[in-house]
Amino acid sequence: MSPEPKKRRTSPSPSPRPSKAPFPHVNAAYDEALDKYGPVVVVPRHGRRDHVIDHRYIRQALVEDPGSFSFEKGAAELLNLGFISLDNTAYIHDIHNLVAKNVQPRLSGIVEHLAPAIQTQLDRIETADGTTIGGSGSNEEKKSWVECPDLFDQIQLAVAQAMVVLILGESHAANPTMAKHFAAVAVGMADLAGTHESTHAWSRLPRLWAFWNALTAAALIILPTILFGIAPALWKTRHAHLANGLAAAQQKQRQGDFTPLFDVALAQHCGGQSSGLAALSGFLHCLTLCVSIIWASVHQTVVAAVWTLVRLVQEQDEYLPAIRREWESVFDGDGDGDERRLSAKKLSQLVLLDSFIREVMRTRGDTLGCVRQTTRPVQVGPYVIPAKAMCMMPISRAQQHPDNYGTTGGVFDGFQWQKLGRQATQVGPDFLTFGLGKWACPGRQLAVHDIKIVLYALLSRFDIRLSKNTFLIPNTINTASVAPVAILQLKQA
Ligand code: HEM
Repeated sequence: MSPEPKKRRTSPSPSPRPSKAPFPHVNAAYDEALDKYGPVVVVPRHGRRDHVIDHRYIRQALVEDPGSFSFEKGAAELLNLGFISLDNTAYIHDIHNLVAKNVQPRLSGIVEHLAPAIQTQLDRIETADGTTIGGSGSNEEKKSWVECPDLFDQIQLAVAQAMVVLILGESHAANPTMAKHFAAVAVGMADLAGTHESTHAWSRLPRLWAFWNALTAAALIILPTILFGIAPALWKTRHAHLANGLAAAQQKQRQGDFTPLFDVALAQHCGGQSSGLAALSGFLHCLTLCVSIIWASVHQTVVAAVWTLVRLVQEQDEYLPAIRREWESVFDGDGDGDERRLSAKKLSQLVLLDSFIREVMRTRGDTLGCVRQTTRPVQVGPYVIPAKAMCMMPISRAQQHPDNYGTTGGVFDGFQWQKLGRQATQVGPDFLTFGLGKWACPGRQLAVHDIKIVLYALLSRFDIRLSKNTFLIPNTINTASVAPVAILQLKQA
């Protein structure tokens, strides 16, 4: 085939560029390869041959031909479960239905239960000297700048706590170790998916590394946490969960209603039994569904929240005053007298913050995503991709290319989406952070609400600054799974 003409690009990532991270120019390298040899380039990665499909053919792969590009098989292969010969289709459909039918349609009830979990967790922040700032206790409040080395962990715990409420319900959220179990599973699953394949020292032996990485993530983190942490607590309370799920199934559900996802799943998969073999197999099925949802939800939301926080702190002179004014007008002006009571309706009105979140996700530099596996040989442009090939989309290219953004694709403009009326959850071939087509993330509305709650919880109570006003991107290939590293300093606002 004839190579496509080479196009000049503006900078693919937000400033500042990482100073020490490996592969700082990875997106430019993919651009160059796709411009020169596209519309498909084959890249040896993770012991596989990944087929990267140019942005001009993304609609074909994600929207127009889902029969040839399987999400289910791609996800199983990504998690190193491809060796299982079982058809994963039904299982993945169960996960999709559980989230798609019970999260977005019940968002207002969910946010009402979930927001206090995040706020409470972030009310008091642990600092480098072991003390806390925030909370109501005046003698431990800090009025001077203090370093907070593990704000990522504290945000992770807050989001994990929110997901405990969503998936298991408030009774389990009262046990603080459950959020830690959720966070551990989320990190383990991210490791299992090969997040560190480009930055681990010995990943140059990709097949051996993939095997060892999968073994250690599964055997040392995921399985023990599920078997000894999450499963026993759920087994003990299964009768109450099933009764709640069955009761909810019999009522006509309204927007404000909230039933934990585990309860809904038990009602669907246990055939009304809470003991016996059918109940046990239904219970195990629901447990694995919950683990998959933990994987899909916690880690990516935390990473996106940290990205947005770091960028907003870095650009605070330009953007934060307007965002704070928007908080005041939405939360104080609603007449309910309690600006800390967040609702889905109020969060949806935060259009400037929404725009900022979208712009951070558009420009943070995600290299590849939207994994699919071909089910048969497929023609893409002049090439034929063989059956069973792993396919990925070049996210950053699609989200910044002149074809989609003219000359301004590499320029960060935090409030442009508010002016254009495009929400952070609105997907398209030019914005793929949440995927596209039939399998676009069914939890994205909740994810964006979670991020808004985290930012409000932190920036309405604390002044935050970045040491040297800079941060490092430790993994330039996996910016959606690895958060930027920053030294954050806080003081009570
Ligand atoms: C910022 C946070 C999040 C990001 C960036 C994100 C991104 C994505 C992406 C890229 C996909 C694959 C789409 C595709 O390949 O076309 C996906 C799928 C999925 N996401 Fe999210 N997600 C986030 C949060 C969440 C949350 C909070 C939930 C659950 C409440 C969730 C549930 C799912 C599920 C179940 C799938 C599987 C696909 C399906 O069932 O249709 N995600 N997500």
